[in-house]
Amino acid sequence: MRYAHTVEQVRAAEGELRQLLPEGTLMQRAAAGLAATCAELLRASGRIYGSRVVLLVGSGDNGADTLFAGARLAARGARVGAVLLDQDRVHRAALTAFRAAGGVLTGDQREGCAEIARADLVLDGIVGIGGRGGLRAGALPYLRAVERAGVPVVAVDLPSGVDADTGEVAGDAVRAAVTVTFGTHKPGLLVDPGAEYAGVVRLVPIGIAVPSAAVEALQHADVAALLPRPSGESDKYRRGVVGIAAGSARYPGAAVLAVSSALHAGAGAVRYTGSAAAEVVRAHPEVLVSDQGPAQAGRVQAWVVGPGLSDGEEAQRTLDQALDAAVPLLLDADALRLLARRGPVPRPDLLLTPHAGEAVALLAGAGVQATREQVEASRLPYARRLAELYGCTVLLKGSTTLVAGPDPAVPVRVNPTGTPWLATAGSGDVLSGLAGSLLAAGLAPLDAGSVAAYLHGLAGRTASGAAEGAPITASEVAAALPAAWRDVARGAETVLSLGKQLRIG
Ligand SMILES: NC(=O)C1=CN([C@@H]2O[C@H](COP(=O)(O)OP(=O)(O)OC[C@H]3O[C@@H](n4cnc5c(N)ncnc54)[C@H](O)[C@@H]3O)[C@@H](O)[C@H]2O)[C@@H](O)CC1
Ligand SMILES: [K+]
Repeated sequence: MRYAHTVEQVRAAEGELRQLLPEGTLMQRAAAGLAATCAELLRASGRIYGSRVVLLVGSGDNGADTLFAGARLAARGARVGAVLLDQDRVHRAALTAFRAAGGVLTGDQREGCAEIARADLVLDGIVGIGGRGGLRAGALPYLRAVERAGVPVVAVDLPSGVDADTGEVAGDAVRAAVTVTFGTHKPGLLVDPGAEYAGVVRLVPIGIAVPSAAVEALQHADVAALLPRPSGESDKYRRGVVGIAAGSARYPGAAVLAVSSALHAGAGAVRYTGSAAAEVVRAHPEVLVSDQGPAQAGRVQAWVVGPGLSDGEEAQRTLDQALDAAVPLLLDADALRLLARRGPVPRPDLLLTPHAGEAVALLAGAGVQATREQVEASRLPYARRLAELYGCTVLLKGSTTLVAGPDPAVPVRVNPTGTPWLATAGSGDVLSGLAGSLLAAGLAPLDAGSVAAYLHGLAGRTASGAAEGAPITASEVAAALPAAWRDVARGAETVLSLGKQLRIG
């Protein structure tokens, strides 16, 4: 598991440890890890000796880490220049160490920008977890110089301008190739839009012990441990039967896609009810179909309701019947809009899978007004809010998928797999069939949602192919699920970092 903690948690843990260690120990650990990653990057593109590095140094300890790391690089022969963003407020000991190692201060702004244009690497030590609000004006000319020159940036602890706790970005922020973060991940490094700015994230342990995380990301081994596996005595009921109420005359394909992925996701059987029965059986003869609605469809261990369902009276009846059934229930697409009209129903075994637009409707259903843009910009707070308002688990789809449970003490799961190519018609139908199947197999809503998102992202990447990938269809994603499952079950040692593989040096 990859854990992320809030600024408050980090500060509390650091405070305790600091009392037990000689002054400056934590900062030296941070600087050593930071310098090691920078050295690796410089070596990978040439050599450290003679390479040009520019430090952007803010007034706090984030700037101090950066100066100490710069001193270490200068001691190895790099030509390191530092831009002091606040001449009057700089960590004195760090500056002394930097100069003693051969580091130089760049002159005025023009000279600083000229240095950046020649640099092999820039370190962003403007602000770390002490940053408040957007970046201040003084830093902007240097950011523009970095962008113009296309120099890779290593962000120190987190990209300046990204809110550490939420991933929100107010105005400008540094775009890093690599972020070297200290002690633990910060939520803003794992959740978009912040995650987009962080690049590849590398954690440097500095010895702090942090309590229960605010955010966590499953890794291969966690998912492997959660995957349902049939035993010698398994039959289809013990493995779980998932019921799917989806599709309509207008959208029969949504039913076929949800059923298709459910069949590949661990349940022993799939029952389908709805008006697309003929299409479903044609595509998947193993499915048990009816058109009588959930109440008459036979025994299931979980229901999935919504993909392509439409929102008429028939759809409303379908939702009512599924809500009356005493089994875990996943609501997606049209079922979410129907639920929004009715407002929260207290069901802890409910899993809602909205995208930002559907989240807006659900929020409105609970009396909270928000726009799609606001939800996209503040994904973490809104996912938590929705889970709290509806008293159930919410999987918020999007650039980083989040799964939040109703208990605020339980960490929100952020999905580390995926590819932008998954933003394609029918992709959500595949995700809901997959998560419903895992619910039927006995996984709790938080596990079912996060394992489904993980496999869905992995299957998307498998279907899309290596490197930057290529366009994919939702059917191809469903077809790639067994490969993703095998990859996870094999326990392949893949270090995942938000859709990218960590490949430094
Ligand atoms: N707390 C600790 O024990 C450790 C902290 N470390 C480093 O210390 C950092 C936190 O240091 P600080 O608490 O000094 O805080 P920061 O260095 O993150 O930022 C605070 C300083 O930046 C200024 N500032 C705030 N918002 C700004 C903005 N939007 N634009 C420009 N300047 C802004 C403030 O006036 C203040 O001087 C961590 O991110 C990490 O890099 C590491 O050395 C490891 C140990
Ligand atoms: K920073």
